[in-house]
Amino acid sequence: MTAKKQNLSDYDKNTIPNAKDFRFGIVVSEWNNNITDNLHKGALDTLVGHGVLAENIISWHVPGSYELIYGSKKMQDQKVDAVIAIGCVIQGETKHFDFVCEAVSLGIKDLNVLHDTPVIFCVLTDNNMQQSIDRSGGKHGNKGVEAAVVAIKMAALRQA
Ligand SMILES: Nc1c(NC[C@H](O)[C@H](O)[C@H](O)CO)[nH]c(=O)[nH]c1=O
Ligand SMILES: CC(=O)[C@@H](O)COP(=O)(O)O
Repeated sequence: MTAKKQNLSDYDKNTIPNAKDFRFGIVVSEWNNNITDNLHKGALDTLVGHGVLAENIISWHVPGSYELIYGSKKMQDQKVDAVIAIGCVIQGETKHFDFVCEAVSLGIKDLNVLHDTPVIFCVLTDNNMQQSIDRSGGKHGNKGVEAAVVAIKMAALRQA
């Protein structure tokens, strides 16, 4: 029997630090914006729900997930406590999917190594649009919610 899939929007709200004094940057890819807009909303609603002031959330859009790397690097100049990188990469006919996904995951990993601001990997890497729908507010929850929770926790850890 396969393990029950963890819903991306499920978490213990009692384990989340108060985030009212934190500033967050969110960089959102415009590719598959029917998906990334929902991820963005999930992240925004979760941050505000945990006390983050709307004026302390900076959102930028970039053309595609590959540009999340540069956008997240530049966002760090805004003196934020954490950055959330939001994208949706869907397999096409060619190997381009593989190169984009690897580049973005390694690029964001590099930002976490080279700089002192956590960058949260909120990038769907799916086989088809239905999988992305299911993970951006569908039956498997919203990865933007998960990413916002991670961002709050990592911002708190950064201050420890
Ligand atoms: N096919 C997808 C892309 N491709 C575009 C790249 O991210 C990048 O913008 C381009 O290669 C220019 O540098 N991006 C996504 O976010 N999602 C896709 O499915
Ligand atoms: C991830 C991509 O860049 C991909 O969706 C582009 O589609 P294709 O591989 O058919 O060119």
